[in-house]
Amino acid sequence: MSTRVKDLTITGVHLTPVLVADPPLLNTQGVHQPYTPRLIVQIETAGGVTGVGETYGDTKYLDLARPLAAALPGTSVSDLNGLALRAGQVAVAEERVEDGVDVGGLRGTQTAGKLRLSVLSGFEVACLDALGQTLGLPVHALLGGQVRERVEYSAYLFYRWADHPARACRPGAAPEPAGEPDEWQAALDPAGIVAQARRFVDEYGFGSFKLKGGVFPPEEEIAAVRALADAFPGRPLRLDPNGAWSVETSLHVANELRDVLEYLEDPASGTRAMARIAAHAGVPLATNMCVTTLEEIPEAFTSGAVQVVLSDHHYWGGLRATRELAAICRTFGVALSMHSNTHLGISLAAMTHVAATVPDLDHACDSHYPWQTEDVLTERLVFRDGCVDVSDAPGLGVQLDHDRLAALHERWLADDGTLRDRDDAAAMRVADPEWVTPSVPRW
Ligand SMILES: O=C([O-])[C@@H](O)[C@@H](O)[C@H](O)[C@@H](O)C(=O)[O-]
Ligand SMILES: [Mg+2]
Repeated sequence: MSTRVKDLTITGVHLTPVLVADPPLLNTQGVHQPYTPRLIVQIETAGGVTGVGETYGDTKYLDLARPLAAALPGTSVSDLNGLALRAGQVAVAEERVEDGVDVGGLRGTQTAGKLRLSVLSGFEVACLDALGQTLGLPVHALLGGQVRERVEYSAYLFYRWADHPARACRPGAAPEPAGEPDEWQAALDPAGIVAQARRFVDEYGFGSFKLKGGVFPPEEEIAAVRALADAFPGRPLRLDPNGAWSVETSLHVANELRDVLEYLEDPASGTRAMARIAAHAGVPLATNMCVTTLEEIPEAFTSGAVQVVLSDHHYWGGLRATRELAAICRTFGVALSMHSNTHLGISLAAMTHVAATVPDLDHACDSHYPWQTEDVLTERLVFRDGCVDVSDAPGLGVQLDHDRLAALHERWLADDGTLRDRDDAAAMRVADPEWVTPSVPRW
């Protein structure tokens, strides 16, 4: 290999925001929009390779990604520590850091640090992909090597409508069907959830189930989990209302479902409430809401608020940071699993590489990927027996489909701004004009 081919110097960074079809999945804040924003990052090197990464694509992330992209030419894709320092220096406008729950990610209060880490994650993955392609090594090898050949995922069940509510494209115009139709039915009761789970098993082979809760009164969601337990005896089950319940309600649900739950995920909002629940629940508590940064760890771990942390490289600043999180969890005897938000195949590949390197990833990971009918890859990643095989191809082992990427970018360009920032409450108002984001505890 000539020196030039091995040249790791970054010569260009391309940011492509896209809008990706998303089904009408319900959560406690509202419903998914017909299209959701993602950002595709491409990093080119002087050696002629292009690495790809993916992260959140809302405006607040784009605002940070652009200056970071501009700062990288001339640096090396191997300088990941320098990349993190540069990302940490990007200015965040004050209005971007509201003192509220991050609607797009349900990850607790939004901070400048969280925004920067999410942007960093997409760039770090792109650098690792480029580095791996240059060296002829898979990303898992750059992280120290795989300890498993496949990574297990769980079926991520959602209450959902069959279709997005029709929208009026212009004021006064007749409402038109919104979004891309998919082949899933509505699921709004225990029978619908069991049917959805059965299809996930038949098509993907998943062995465990997570139900996104906080949508209906707790008794209905208890009934849905009971129905899953009856239909799939002995399979691990999880319920996640995204912090919608009070301590009392959470303890009631834990009491009702203790015998069938693998863990209860973010039953209530805030570390203190979680600690009060954990003390009496008799079932492990998991979180992707009260432990999402290093600063949140000491209180949560020392108060026993969580027994399982749901890692997410988009939250923690990339794949290497995910491994650091794993080491901290190991130190405190806290288990690790993996959270997911709406994402495409680049992120699923990244999740699979890092998950392959963490020895004590004790639970099947979450992934929204089966809900995404669109992707920017030439070949979709495949679940077999609920698992994704760990790729040994150089880098992430994925190929961008440039035509698909251009088409999804065109959709983003054509949008008037309505859908460029994920807003589940606004999407819900299309069906229910009176809807406001419920305050917590909701029940
Ligand atoms: O996509 C959703 O509606 C989820 O509720 C997502 O936003 C959460 O971040 C996530 O899946 C979770 O586990 O909390
Ligand atoms: Mg969650």
